[in-house]
Amino acid sequence: MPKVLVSDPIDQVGIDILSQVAQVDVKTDLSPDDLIHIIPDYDALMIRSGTRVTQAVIAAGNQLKIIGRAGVGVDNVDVLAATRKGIVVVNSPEGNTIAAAEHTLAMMMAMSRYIPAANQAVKSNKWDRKHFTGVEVYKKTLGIVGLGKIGAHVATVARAMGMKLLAYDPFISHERAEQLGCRIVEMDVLLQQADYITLHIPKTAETTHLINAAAIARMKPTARIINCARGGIIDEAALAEALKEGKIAGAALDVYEQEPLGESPLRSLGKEMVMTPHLGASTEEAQVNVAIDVAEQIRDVLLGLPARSAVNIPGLRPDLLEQLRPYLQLAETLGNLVAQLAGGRVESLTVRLQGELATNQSQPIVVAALKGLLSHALQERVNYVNASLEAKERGIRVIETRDASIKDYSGSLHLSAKGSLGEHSVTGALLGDSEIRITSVDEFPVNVPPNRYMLFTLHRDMPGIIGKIGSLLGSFNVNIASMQVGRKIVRGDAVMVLSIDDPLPERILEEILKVPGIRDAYTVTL
Ligand SMILES: NC(=O)C1=CN([C@@H]2O[C@H](COP(=O)(O)OP(=O)(O)OC[C@H]3O[C@@H](n4cnc5c(N)ncnc54)[C@H](O)[C@@H]3O)[C@@H](O)[C@H]2O)C=CC1
Ligand SMILES: O=C(O)CCC(=O)C(=O)O
Repeated sequence: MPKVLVSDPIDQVGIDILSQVAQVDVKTDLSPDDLIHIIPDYDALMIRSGTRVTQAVIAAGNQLKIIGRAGVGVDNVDVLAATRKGIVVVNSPEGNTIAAAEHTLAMMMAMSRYIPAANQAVKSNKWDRKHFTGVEVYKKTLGIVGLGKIGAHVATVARAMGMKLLAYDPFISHERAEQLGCRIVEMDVLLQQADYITLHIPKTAETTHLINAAAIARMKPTARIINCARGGIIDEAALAEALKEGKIAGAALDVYEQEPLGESPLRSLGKEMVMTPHLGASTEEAQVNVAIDVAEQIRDVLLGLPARSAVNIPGLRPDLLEQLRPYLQLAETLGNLVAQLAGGRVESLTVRLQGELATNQSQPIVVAALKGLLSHALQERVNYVNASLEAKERGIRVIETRDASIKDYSGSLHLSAKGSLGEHSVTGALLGDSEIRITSVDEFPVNVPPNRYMLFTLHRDMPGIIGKIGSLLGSFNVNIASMQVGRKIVRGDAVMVLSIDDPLPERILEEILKVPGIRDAYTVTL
């Protein structure tokens, strides 16, 4: 019988499901060393946010087939290490949406009426009414950063409470925002106009310290901020300082840069600071939802069936998956690339299967392209199962075409996306069985393998321009791994594709665009 380790508190309903097919050991409060020591015995691991599944845990888990996260965020799992080792990682993308949204709304109200401090005062035998005069949320402006599942539910309820709604989410269509009664604005406008700001975004390199001293300085002195998403999106030191100096009126936090929260200047703040210990998902209902959702997937995978909400592999039939795997990887890479060329707010994606590929089942390839397209915005939350739904909810129109008459390579894939930076297209093919090649960019022929860091330019084909770009990158200490130019006619328009060894400094684009002959330039991270 397979063995499942449950290393965080999980609702009994999940344990019951797992017990149908496995021996289940519940061992919470394991130290990292204890976990590494016992993990070699287990086929599956079920966790919440308390257990850190590091590379070392994964390396030790020689029998591990699946890691189930009873919740949304998988930032406590080294997904890359698991993927490399062929371990499926599953989560519950929707099981705690309502719980987290309701916690956010509860935090907003508690902060507005000083409920935690007033409660504490009454319990300490004080009857102080003057000190706790609060503010109403009615007719106030709520700025929602991240209009995904939780942000959308917060919007729906806040609208019913008479709040005006602004949203910042570069990956959501204006149409979807309108349906929710939100006006999409730039982050700076949201910071300046909102009375309340609530964060519902993943923690990524881009969102880390999104709310820092500079952002806080843009906010109204009466503004209040809520973070029930992830610790580290707010710079806690800057927030504590701002609250102490009265630069903003309040904050409510459920998540922290370090959990459990250690020594922190936030602890000594007064009634304006409301804190909970990562309770967003802690409702009876959500815990039942996520336990069922994840336990069922672990059971299925242990029985050799696909998982419905895998974070790191497609939920397809294994034989089909094996056959399509290189093309899925191609589609995902091209989707990710074209999304970055087209800019954040993609309105439409056209997927064209060409040559021999046109005879294949197209749906998984389209899904893989969408997964790549959305991966920049949604990170590991987008998977092969939810990619189409996520695209639909974002108002992205998907057009699927085939052209068997195009005979380049042994089949190729052409993606074209329309976004905030206009319409852009890429083509790719497989060299041999699985080596990916980008074979055109904006219809200019090239032949380059994808690279983690890339730079694309559209320019006028003229003497000296390549040298100028090379020298410019050199002056920024940027090392070029390879460079290729694609053109249709001599001295006409052309594209340059550079593979770079390190991330490009942000201001380099401005400098590149100043080079005579350069029309456009894009940095891409794959
Ligand atoms: N406190 C708690 O216990 C819980 C916290 N969470 C956290 O809440 C957050 C939101 O979860 P969901 O709504 O389920 O996720 P979601 O994936 O449905 O929505 C996230 C949204 O953020 C947007 N986004 C991504 N990068 C952005 C950026 N740089 N700027 C603005 N918007 C950006 C995406 O387009 C997407 O619409 C996650 O961080 C999740 O881990 C979720 C459940 C419970
Ligand atoms: O398991 C928990 O209580 C945390 C939930 C959470 O943060 C998430 O689902 O992302």
